[in-house]
Amino acid sequence: MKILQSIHSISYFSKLFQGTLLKNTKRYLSTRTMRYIEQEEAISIDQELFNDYRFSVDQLMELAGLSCATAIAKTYSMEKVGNKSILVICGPGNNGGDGLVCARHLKVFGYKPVIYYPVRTEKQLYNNLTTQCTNMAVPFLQMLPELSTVECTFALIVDAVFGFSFKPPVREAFVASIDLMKKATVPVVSIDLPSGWHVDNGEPEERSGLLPEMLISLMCPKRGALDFRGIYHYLGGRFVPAALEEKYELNLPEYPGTDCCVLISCDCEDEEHQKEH
Ligand SMILES: NC(=O)C1=CN([C@@H]2O[C@H](COP(=O)(O)OP(=O)(O)OC[C@H]3O[C@@H](n4cnc5c(N)ncnc54)[C@H](O)[C@@H]3O)[C@@H](O)[C@H]2O)[C@H](O)CC1
Ligand SMILES: [K+]
Repeated sequence: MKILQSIHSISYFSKLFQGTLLKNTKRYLSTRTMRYIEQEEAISIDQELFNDYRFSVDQLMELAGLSCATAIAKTYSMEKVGNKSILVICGPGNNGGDGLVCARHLKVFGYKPVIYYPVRTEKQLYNNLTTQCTNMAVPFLQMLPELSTVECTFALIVDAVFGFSFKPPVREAFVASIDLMKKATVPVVSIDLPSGWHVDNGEPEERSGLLPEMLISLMCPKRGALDFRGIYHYLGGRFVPAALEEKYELNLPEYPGTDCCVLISCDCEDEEHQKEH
């Protein structure tokens, strides 16, 4: 009983101290205590960026998607990926939009992205992004590939299904995509949050959630990301104005030089990866 209680308090304190506590082999590469924000705060920062700062969605999405492609390229070199393709699964909202932008940049970097985008939202922004991908020879799959095809064709899956506006439970149209990512043995890279996780409470209770190897938090990590148990946790979306960072007490880590992403924790022995990024 006592052991159980101490396990509970360790986990309680590890959540309390967030990024500052050293857990297992995980190395927190930033000395600042970053804040993991709640869904409501994420939505409210987003609104300030659009309404007060007059950013357009296209602008922020471009920066977000570029930072995702960059973090992926830093972690999974062309050498590691070899001749295989990268499957990008896109959802109906802006998280899906980030996936489309990320796929386009991966193509520019020399990778072979392939997109599965089952539910398309009729908006000029998404139409433009899909046209750009089509014209840049990034193929769209009509059907979700079988697990066996995924295992032999793809080196990675990019999870761009849901981000900070997700409300459980997952609706029918996306169940198969999320199941595929759960079952696949190829690494999954989640954009902003693992899809299907509660934005504030993280991995579903029954621990049947998606377990990505890499997570790229955008703007700042969301509370649910405290449950992330994969290897690489990056921060991207370097567009938060200093005044907003201060107002929401985000305590973002320093980005190296002009980089658009930063590795905030790494649960690996790969000293070189940690030093380089
Ligand atoms: N300021 C920023 O950090 C920016 C982040 N970006 C990315 O945008 C997403 C948030 O985008 P949003 O469109 O608000 O929401 P989502 O993509 O998470 O999803 C909305 C979409 O999903 C549908 N939906 C919600 N719950 C369910 C469910 N249970 N089942 C099925 N479908 C569901 C909903 O109806 C909508 O259609 C953020 O995470 C970042 O990735 C921007 O790119 C730039 C600014
Ligand atoms: K996601």
